[in-house]
Amino acid sequence: MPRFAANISLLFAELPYLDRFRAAADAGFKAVEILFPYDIAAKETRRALMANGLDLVLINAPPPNYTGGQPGYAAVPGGEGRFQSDIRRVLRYAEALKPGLIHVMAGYASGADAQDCIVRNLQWAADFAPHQQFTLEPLNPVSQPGYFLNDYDLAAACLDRIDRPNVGLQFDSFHARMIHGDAQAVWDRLRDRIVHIQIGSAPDRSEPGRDETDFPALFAAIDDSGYDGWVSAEYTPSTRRTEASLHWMR
Ligand SMILES: O=C(O)C(=O)[C@H](O)CO
Ligand SMILES: [Mg+2]
Repeated sequence: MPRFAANISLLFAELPYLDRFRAAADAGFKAVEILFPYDIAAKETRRALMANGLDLVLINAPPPNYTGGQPGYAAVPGGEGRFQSDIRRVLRYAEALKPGLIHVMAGYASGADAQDCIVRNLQWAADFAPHQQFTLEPLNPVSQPGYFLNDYDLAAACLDRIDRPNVGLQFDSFHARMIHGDAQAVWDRLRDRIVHIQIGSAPDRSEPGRDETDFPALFAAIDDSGYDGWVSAEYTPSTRRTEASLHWMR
């Protein structure tokens, strides 16, 4: 079985933020990811990670997309200054929290200018922080209408042009199924570029096992491929308590 991590921005959300770390550890997770850790001092998050023996897999670069504003600026022409200050900010958090990965969000944009922009911006970030691994993730257009990276093949084309070893693809079975209909086919096609995996069922982004994706087969393919990163549960449990949604892990 792959190594599973809990995205505690969505899992254990029935608990206050600092209590989710213990709940994840008690449920058997050895690592967590946090979408936007910026509302709380990094030292508080660090203490909670250490107290519960948890690795931090991933954080997103700011700005938080739950405010209704731009979900990132990487592909937004004219937003380069803001992009660079957001990257500097996430790197300050990364210094304290040591996440394995930073997910950089593209923002609302379209067209050739936006693609040129995301290529330049990610090359800048990759060269500015050569020891940090960054990811790009396509988000499906139902959940994020207008988001630039809305297709896995578009993301692969951008990664070809960015051409940096520390920028890779974040595969999410929920978005892959929403966008392309078959999450396993996306995994099979793009496996060589994938540096991080997230899982959930479409269309309601609930726990694995509630759509037609054959998760045991996907987990077997992940194991067979030699992927040695984390597989993060990033879903909204269909159950009142997160623990009751974790049958897919066992
Ligand atoms: O929406 C997703 O799937 C993500 O992983 C993003 O990081 C959301 O911010
Ligand atoms: Mg995701």
